[in-house]
Amino acid sequence: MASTAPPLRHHSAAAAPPPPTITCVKQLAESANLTSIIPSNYAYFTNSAETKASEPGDSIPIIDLSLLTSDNPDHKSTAIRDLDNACRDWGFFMVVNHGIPEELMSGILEGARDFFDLPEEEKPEFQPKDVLRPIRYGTSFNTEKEKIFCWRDFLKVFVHPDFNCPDKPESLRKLMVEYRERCGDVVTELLKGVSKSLGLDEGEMEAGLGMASTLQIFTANLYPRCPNPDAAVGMPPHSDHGLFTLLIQNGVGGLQIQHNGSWINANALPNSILVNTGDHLEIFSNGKYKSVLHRAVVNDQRTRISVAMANGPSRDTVVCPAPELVRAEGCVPVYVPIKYEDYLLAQQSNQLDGKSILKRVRIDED
Ligand SMILES: O=C(O)CCC(=O)C(=O)O
Ligand SMILES: [Fe+2]
Repeated sequence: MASTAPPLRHHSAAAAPPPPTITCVKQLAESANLTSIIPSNYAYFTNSAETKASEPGDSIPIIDLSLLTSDNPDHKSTAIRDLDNACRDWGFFMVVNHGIPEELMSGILEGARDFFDLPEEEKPEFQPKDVLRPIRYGTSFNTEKEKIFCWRDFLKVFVHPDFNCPDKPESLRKLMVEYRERCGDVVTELLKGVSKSLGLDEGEMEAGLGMASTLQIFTANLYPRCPNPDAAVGMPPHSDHGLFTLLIQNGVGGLQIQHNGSWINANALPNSILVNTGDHLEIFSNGKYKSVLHRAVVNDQRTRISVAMANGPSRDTVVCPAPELVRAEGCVPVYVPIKYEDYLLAQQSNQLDGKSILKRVRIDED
């Protein structure tokens, strides 16, 4: 029998074999020879029970933005109280009556799909290394650091204070300009509400965190159908770096949040925006509003697309627990000051690992 094994080579000290080329998971998922035994470097869960989460019933908090912006003081104070509870007890809520047109949200999701459907040569260069590039197309989260990859491709674009956008698909630019602005408006209102609920002046966060130059990062996530969804993960448990992340999806669920130690399916109300609190809200509020741990699971039925708009302070703002808050509550700051850009770099250059980056700036209270 003829041997198909490659000839043995004499190993000199010089050349290690090149690492296997990393392709996007879309190509992997579409390849004809993919079976339900997915490559071992995508096997994240060892037990199918680990992907399970409970249904939340209707208990996920809902914030009605039209009440938060209302001229009626009773409506407004009810909405601020709801926001306070949602940030304190969940770190997660759905926003309704947010004023972002439904066609704009569906246009953005279609634009994201059109981007991923482009031939590879028309997409920006596949980019694992430079994690703060303003336009970055890649797979997993950080393949430079990970042993097990996520079943996810992504397009990450810095859209504010400087607006960037991939050249193709051409329809995306106009949609992204408008969507980033509308998301910014929602975040402005949420920050006013949170400033009040923390006992600060309404404009305190906006001014103190340099929101005129807020860093907004648009991330489109593609989670192709996966033949073994109980083994792969879309995104492992993590918290987001910014203040608030606004998330929309193409009608296919997959986001799970951790609440009181259990995983809960974050089923979205039609036309709502899912919002999670990020690490910089936790730092600024001195731990009163904890960033929420969340993850994305995958399925074998439908491709999922989500678009997450991360909204942070300006890049050069040094964020620390709000001094007035610390003073008013008679407590000590439990996070060291850190420049937002430095935090972002640390988070993006590592693998996603729960709240490990936040732990580095937390001062242990004992
Ligand atoms: O796709 C999702 O549901 C979650 C995405 C996410 O957590 C992120 O982009 O940070
Ligand atoms: Fe996230």
